[in-house]
Amino acid sequence: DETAVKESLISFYRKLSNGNPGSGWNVNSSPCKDQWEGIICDNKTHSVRRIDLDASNFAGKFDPSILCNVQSLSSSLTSISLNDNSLVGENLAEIANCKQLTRLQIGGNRFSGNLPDSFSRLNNLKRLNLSWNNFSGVLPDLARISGLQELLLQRNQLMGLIPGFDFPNFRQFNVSFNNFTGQIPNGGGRFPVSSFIGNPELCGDPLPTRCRPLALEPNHPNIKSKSLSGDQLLMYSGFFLVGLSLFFLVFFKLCKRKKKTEEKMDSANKVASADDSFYKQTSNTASGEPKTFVNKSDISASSSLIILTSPEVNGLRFEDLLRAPAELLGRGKNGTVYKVVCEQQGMVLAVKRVRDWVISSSDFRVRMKRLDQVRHPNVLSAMAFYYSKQEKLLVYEYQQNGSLFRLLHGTQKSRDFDWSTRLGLAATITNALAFMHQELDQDGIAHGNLKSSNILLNNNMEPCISEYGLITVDTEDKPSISSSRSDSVPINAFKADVYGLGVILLELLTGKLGQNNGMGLAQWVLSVVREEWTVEVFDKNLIREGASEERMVNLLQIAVKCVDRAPDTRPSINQVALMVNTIKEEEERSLVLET
Ligand SMILES: Nc1ncnc2c1ncn2[C@@H]1O[C@H](COP(=O)(O)OP(=O)(O)OP(=O)(O)O)[C@@H](O)[C@H]1O
Repeated sequence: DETAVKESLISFYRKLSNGNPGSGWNVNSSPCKDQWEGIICDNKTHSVRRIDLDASNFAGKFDPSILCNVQSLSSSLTSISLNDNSLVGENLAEIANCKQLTRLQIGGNRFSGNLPDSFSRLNNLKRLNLSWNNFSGVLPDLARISGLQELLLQRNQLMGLIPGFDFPNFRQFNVSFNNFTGQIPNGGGRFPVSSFIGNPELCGDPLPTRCRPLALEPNHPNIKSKSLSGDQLLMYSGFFLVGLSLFFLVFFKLCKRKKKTEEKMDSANKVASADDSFYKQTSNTASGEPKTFVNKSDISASSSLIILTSPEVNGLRFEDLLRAPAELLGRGKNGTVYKVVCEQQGMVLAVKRVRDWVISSSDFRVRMKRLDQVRHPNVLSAMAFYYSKQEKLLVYEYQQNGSLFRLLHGTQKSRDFDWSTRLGLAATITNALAFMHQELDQDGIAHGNLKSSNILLNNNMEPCISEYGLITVDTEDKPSISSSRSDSVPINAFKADVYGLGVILLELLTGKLGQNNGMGLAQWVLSVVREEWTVEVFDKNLIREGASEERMVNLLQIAVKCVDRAPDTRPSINQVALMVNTIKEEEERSLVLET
């Protein structure tokens, strides 16, 4: 039934494209042997495995019934990917007949309405991306799909409770900017706040909004009408009292902090240079308005574009953010970072103000949307973005444990920063970077400025790569900001990240500072290694600790390859990941043997 397969693929394509035939898609050729564009087949059986038609400018309809009701096609099809088109849906419920699907990706389209219950019958599904659409209503019971590893639902209008997913199984999870309500189920706390933000009625770990004890919410759907037992009443009143005292404690702390922040605000403003017209303090006006950091005219400028699907993030409006007291955290060559405390919403944010970024609003939007779609637990995603001609702001969750740079070179060096922690950190950063490179390779979006001050430590002291994709690299030693078009991105951008990673590895091994794009450190290490005094390069603390010299030398060799002057000679990030992970496994094996 190759004819049936061909016919259904062709009519599927016509529906997507509003009647245009796909290039090379015709009944006289074969989808597998003639390699129809967007079709990927099994090499041995010559059956269609994947349909990959992301960003193909489709503005028609996605009608899965055309594919899934043809048995010879649905029995082999494992992946449908139609991200970033302008599609609407038809007969979506029929998707359940494509039982072999492990991947369904239809993010960044114009789908709307309820998600059919039949989605929950896709038992083999591993990755589901429905983000950046207009889906509404409650979720089908997706928690029954036991193998699900990735669920991206952000930027829709979905509502109701989040089902009790098997979170430990998940690699990626994002439900931000919907209308979900109630408590985040157990285990959700392993994902960052940015995975849940933008659902004003959602509460619990990792969000700063605590959930009220159920007993205090008479209309909560989870409350059965039966009356509470004496024990339960005692327990809930206990919760209530603890909650109340916590509230007062936090309230008093916030009041104190506000005072401090205002003091810091003054000094921060002194540091800000004259060109810092955005976050500036205007004096008390005659009308008695409070001190603010920003001129009203800056916000209401008609060219402003605030990219938030919902106008509120946990009750925080962008205007509030811009007016909140800001403390200067640091000024790098690409811009300035402020810590902003939004007390009312209980949120602490880091706002990056990127300097001199020449990028059109549509390129900016496309780039940010793409970056938002690619999530990794060890990469910090921006929670919101702001674009105007003069200003580009990115809002991140503030990471109170600081950066790897501070951990390595700060005044309060941690005594626990031993070899196995450093090796674990190296592996986590490398794996996260490898994931991002793989996912964003087609888009040409590399990190662009990888260094230890852009590796932040989250609440669990796990490293998170921050500021991914804010700049691109023109030449080896001259990073600069440019547009998001993949055709203007030099291939070197990815190799420049490998160089940046190499310098981070050297910093971890030597404990020394990687200044001046790490050139000084790289040259010093190379000269010492050339003289065959290799052991001299390692951090004295590592030697004292008795860390395995063999494994340190192995990691050093990887780092040296990464900082090779010729970009083409540097290994790919996947090769680096393989090598670093091998060293880490050896270390783990040796620890097991020791105990
Ligand atoms: N989300 C965040 N939470 C906490 N600290 C942050 C956050 N983002 C940045 N920082 C810190 O703010 C400081 C300034 O950051 P910034 O990125 O401007 O400087 P940089 O990394 O030295 O230079 P560059 O502009 O080249 O990236 C750094 O110490 C950085 O670690």
